[in-house]
Amino acid sequence: MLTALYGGAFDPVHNGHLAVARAAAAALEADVRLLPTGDPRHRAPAHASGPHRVAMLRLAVAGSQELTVDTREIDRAGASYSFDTLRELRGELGDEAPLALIVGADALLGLPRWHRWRELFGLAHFVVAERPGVDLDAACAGGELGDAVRGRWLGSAAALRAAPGGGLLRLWLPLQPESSSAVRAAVAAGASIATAVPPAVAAYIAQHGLYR
Ligand SMILES: Nc1ncnc2c1ncn2[C@@H]1O[C@H](COP(=O)(O)OP(=O)(O)OP(=O)(O)O)[C@@H](O)[C@H]1O
Ligand SMILES: O=C(O)c1ccc[n+]([C@@H]2O[C@H](COP(=O)([O-])O)[C@@H](O)[C@H]2O)c1
Repeated sequence: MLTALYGGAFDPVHNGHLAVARAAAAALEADVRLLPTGDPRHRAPAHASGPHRVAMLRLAVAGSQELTVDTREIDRAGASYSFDTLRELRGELGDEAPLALIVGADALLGLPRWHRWRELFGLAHFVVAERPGVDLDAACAGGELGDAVRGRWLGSAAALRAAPGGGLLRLWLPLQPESSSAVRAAVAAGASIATAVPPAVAAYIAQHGLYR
C-alpha cells in the first residue's frame, strides 16, 4: 500500500486541499495523511493554533475512509522539516514501502529552499497538483529545480507504487481556486466562506471566533 503525506499549514483546511487529497487517494489508491505543520521555518507561524487546525482537519475528513490526520509535526518539538518527518516515516514503513509527499505546484517551486531538499528524493516520491497562477512546466524547465526533477517524471500511479521513492507524478484534477489566505481574509471582512470550506469547518471557525 502506498502511503501519501499531504503537508501544509491548513490554516484553515479548505475545499481545494480536500479536492487534491481525494484525487490523490483515488488516483494513487493510497491512504492520504493530512499533516499539519507544527513549527514551520519557511513561513510565518499559522494564525490558528495547532489544536484548532487539527480539529478543523478532523471535521473535514470525518466519515472518509481514505483520508486521515497525522499530527506528528504538531506533537513534535522543534522545526517541522519534511526531511525529519519523511525519515521518521521511512523508519516506520521500512526501506521498500512506496511513500509519497503531495504538494501543490507553488510548494514544488519553493523546493530548493527546503531543508536538505536534494535528499528528499531518496526518501519519497513527489505527487504534484497544479495550482492557479503557477506555470509548472516553465518552473521545471531549468534552474536548480529543473536539474533536480529531470528524468524523474513518472507516467502512472503504478510506476509510483513500484518504487519506494525518487519519482514525480502529476496529479490530474481541475484547478482549485481556494486558498487559506483568501478564507482568512473573507472571515476578517465578514464575508461568507460557505463555498470555500466544508460546513462543519465554517461552523467551527464561527464558533471559536477564528481569523476575525
Ligand atoms: N487550491 C489549491 N490547489 C492545489 N494545491 C493547493 C491548493 N491550496 C493549497 N494547495 C497545496 O496544499 C499544500 C498546503 O497548503 P497550505 O496549507 O499552505 O494552504 P494555502 O491555501 O496555500 O495557504 P495560504 O493561502 O495561507 O498560503 C501546499 O502544497 C499547497 O501548494
Ligand atoms: O522541510 C522544509 O524545509 C520545508 C519547507 C517548505 C515547505 N515544507 C513543507 O511543504 C508542505 C507545504 O508547505 P507550504 O507552506 O508550502 O504550504 C508542508 O508540509 C511543509 O512542512 C517543508
